[in-house]
Amino acid sequence: MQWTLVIPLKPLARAKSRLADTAGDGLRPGLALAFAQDTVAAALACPAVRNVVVVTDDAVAGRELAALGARIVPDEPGDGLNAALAHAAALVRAARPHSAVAALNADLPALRPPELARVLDAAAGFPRAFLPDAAAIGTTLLAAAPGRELRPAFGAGSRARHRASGAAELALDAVDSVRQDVDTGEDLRTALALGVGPRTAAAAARLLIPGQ
Ligand SMILES: Nc1nc2c(ncn2[C@@H]2O[C@H](COP(=O)(O)OP(=O)(O)OP(=O)(O)O)[C@@H](O)[C@H]2O)c(=O)[nH]1
Ligand SMILES: C=C(OP(=O)(O)O)C(=O)O
Repeated sequence: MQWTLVIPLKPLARAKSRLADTAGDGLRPGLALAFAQDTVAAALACPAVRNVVVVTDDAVAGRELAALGARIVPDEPGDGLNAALAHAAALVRAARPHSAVAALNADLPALRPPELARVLDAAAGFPRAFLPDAAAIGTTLLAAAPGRELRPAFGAGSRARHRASGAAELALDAVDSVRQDVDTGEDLRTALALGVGPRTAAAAARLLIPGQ
């Protein structure tokens, strides 16, 4: 099965606010963009991925991510993350009704294409499925097989909501790169230890993180 991935991205100036201690206002937008670039590039390199749709109103990010091969759609209806994901999934299905669709966070700078392929292949066995984040509190990927609505419930504590919604929780070994979202400085250190993509490596080098 081949998937369309929907990747949401806030305007860069507001993104990654929990990294304020690690990256000041001058560096944080570039870091958020680097995470998204490495996430999108790895997703597009995954054989289980047909195409990537980025939902963003950020003009700079839209241009850079389109250059990597993503389709950019505006953040509509302007009612937050889950409404934007549901709207983008509906656009995908309007164009291709039998698409398998998955939402993926934009902050997975260590993402490895073979690990993403294993997650998507496992998700294909269920009507809806999700992968908990590394902290086991949130979600990094929510998948809907052809003919199933995505019904996203991302945000703080989304693992419990996705589980309660009936989505299957994927319990897979060795998919750390798909689970390692970066919200805090500690998350960034963990991602750097896993091995991040080239744009994040360059952006992180400007932060002078101890131990790098
Ligand atoms: N298009 C769109 N994406 C969003 C929106 N809110 C959050 N996101 C994206 O959804 C994912 C998870 O978002 P959050 O953890 O809430 O935000 P963040 O910018 O990653 O981090 P914080 O500012 O520290 O909360 C990230 O990829 C965000 O860029 C929204 O309203 N619209
Ligand atoms: C949006 C989510 O991520 P975060 O941990 O970045 O809030 C989530 O886990 O659903």
